[in-house]
Amino acid sequence: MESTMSNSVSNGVVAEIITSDVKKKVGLNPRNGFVSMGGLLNNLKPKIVSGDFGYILEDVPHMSDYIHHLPSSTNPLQYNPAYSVVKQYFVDHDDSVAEKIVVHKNSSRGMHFRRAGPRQRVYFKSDEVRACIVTCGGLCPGLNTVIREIVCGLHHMYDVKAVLGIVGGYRGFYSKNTISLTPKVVNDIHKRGGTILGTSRGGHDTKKIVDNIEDRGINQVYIIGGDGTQKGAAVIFEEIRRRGLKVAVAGIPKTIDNDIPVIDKSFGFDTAVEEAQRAINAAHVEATSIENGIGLVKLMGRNSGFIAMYATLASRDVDCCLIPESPFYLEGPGGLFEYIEKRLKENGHMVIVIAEGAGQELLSESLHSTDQQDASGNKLLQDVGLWISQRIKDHFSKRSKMAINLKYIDLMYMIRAVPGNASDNVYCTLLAQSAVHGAMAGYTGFTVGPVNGRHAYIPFHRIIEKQHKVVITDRMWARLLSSTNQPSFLSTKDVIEAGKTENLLNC
Ligand SMILES: Nc1ncnc2c1ncn2[C@@H]1O[C@H](COP(=O)(O)OP(=O)(O)OP(=O)(O)O)[C@@H](O)[C@H]1O
Ligand SMILES: O=P(O)(O)OC[C@H]1O[C@](O)(CO)[C@@H](O)[C@@H]1O
Ligand SMILES: [Mg+2]
Repeated sequence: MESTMSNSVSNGVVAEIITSDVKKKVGLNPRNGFVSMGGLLNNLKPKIVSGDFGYILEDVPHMSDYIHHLPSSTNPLQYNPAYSVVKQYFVDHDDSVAEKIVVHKNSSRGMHFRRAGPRQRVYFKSDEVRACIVTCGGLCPGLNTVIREIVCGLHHMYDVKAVLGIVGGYRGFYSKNTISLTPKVVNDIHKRGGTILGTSRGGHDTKKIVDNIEDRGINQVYIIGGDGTQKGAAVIFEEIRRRGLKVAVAGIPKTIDNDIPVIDKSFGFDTAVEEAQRAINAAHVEATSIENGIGLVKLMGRNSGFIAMYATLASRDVDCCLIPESPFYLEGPGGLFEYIEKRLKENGHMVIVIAEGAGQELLSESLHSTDQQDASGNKLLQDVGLWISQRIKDHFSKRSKMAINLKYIDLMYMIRAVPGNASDNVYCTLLAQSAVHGAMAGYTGFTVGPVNGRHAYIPFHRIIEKQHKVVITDRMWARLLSSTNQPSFLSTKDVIEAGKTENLLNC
């Protein structure tokens, strides 16, 4: 077994010798050591530090990696009356968060990320900071809370006064005026849904964005958005590093679908699940009030069915949950129609929850398949809710003698336009503060997020290399199946395939 060596570790500067074994383990191209992102090789060379018993730290970049003799100063937080009393307020330079916490007696210590939080030394003077915040991609409950807490965190913890809001997503950097964000301006915004800055898809022009960052004298960039946004943030960071600018780039992961890997869950997800309960309840009331009533609720979830799965588990009124990860079929033994008939005969009603990305392969078979994309290149999905409603109605009117009453509730946008709930608001505060502490401490090219309950700084490439999906051979999906009693719709071949995917995801 080859070993790894870290030559020096000081102030986040790591010179590393990484063997091909470790390169493979951390997802690098074994020949050149570069990160492989979506088939593209880029120049992001991960900072790997190894320790005893198979300990690996996948560190995040620091501005001092490419700007030499970068001055630092004592963290002003230690003079802040609110924080100065906290014992061990500063995070130890060596603190890290384990990626996997279920281990065996003889297993190696495995992969770790740098623990988030305030550091003893900062690399920006308060009056030198000119920060900006941008929100990109779809809406998500809690966006305004993150904006609020970045502004207030910078202001109250680090006495930073200059914070700009970039309007309308990435393209706003070069096509719109900025707005000035102060604690007063953002005071109430967490009570509102959406984002006060506006958002957009597409329009990511790296050169124009970084030119604009330079022209405006911005030196901290806070980027809130999903997987696409974090890919955009990674290339902005690379360009900034290429130009040698003293600019920290921090990503805050946002996705209502909970499809971002590594982190425990994304903000807004809990609120969305809670919001879905009201619609599932309405569907249940409708279904139980009429003979052979079927309540069908469509929820968001383009490639990942977490919202549908958790909303189903939370509600207990759902008889069938259909998600993108679990293929299903309509006709014949073991199919959806047979199950609906059985359920209606048993209970006289049923509730179906469907994620927007479920059954897309069935839709393309029966409808004219379109390959349309949104401005960011995401595939535009056909409306599976309308389609399946019609198929169920057709089936029961033509082929079965059972008269059904189907009510379709399309909840898509209802669950994401609301403000964050209490727990999401607290979560958003931690994310925002972690991002602020990281940027002030000179870290850059990172995303913040909880890993096994502890907030960590995660290199961009780990967030964007794959999507987090429901694993249908996992215990959570089994819990769902046993709660709804729906058929798994899986053949042995499907189970083997799902197992292979899971192994790939875990390796
Ligand atoms: N590979 C990429 N490189 C650079 N920019 C990208 C990339 N992918 C997406 N972006 C940019 O990121 C922004 C948001 O992307 P997208 O619309 O896919 O939403 P998202 O961040 O994935 O959020 P969500 O999917 O949760 O709505 C867009 O402005 C888009 O141009
Ligand atoms: O906002 P748009 O462009 O309609 O996109 C909707 C998509 O955004 C998401 O909410 C992700 O942010 C998906 O669940 C959904 O498919
Ligand atoms: Mg996305």
